[in-house]
Amino acid sequence: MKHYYVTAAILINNGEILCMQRGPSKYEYVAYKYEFPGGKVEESESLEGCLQRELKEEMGIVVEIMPEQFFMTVEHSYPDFAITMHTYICPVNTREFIMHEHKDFKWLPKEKISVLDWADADKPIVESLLKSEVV
Ligand SMILES: Nc1nc2c([nH]c(=O)n2[C@H]2C[C@H](O)[C@@H](COP(=O)(O)OP(=O)(O)OP(=O)(O)O)O2)c(=O)[nH]1
Repeated sequence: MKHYYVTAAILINNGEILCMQRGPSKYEYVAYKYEFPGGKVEESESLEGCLQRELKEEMGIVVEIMPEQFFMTVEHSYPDFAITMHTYICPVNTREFIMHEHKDFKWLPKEKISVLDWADADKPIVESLLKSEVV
């Protein structure tokens, strides 16, 4: 089975978390699910470098991601592939971005994010955020 390494950012502004909705996919189990922006790590790039590149490509935002912002890693197997996803907490001082790849987005306080239809890999992250003091 294919295994991908993925990074994702938990963007926080004014106490609310950015939840992004994926578009259509050949894998129905991730299509239209909510996720955190990010993507697959390419060869010879750091995790933080990957996330900076993905945020720029997907949303047109330029942010610096530091190793200290690491939040948690999730391992998840979908029917056709598996991922190791590293997440980072990323406070931002604006809500402006361009939605290049996603279908929709919502800024929500952590108490409300669990009502969304999250990709399965994201469910442990959503749970940890609820218990965490970072937001
Ligand atoms: N970015 C991101 N991907 C996630 C999350 N949860 C989750 O299951 N995934 C899965 C969906 C995708 O199969 C994979 C990430 O790949 P992607 O399609 O976002 O990455 P990419 O931008 O590099 O895409 P591509 O070049 O393969 O088209 O991880 C999440 O919260 N954020």
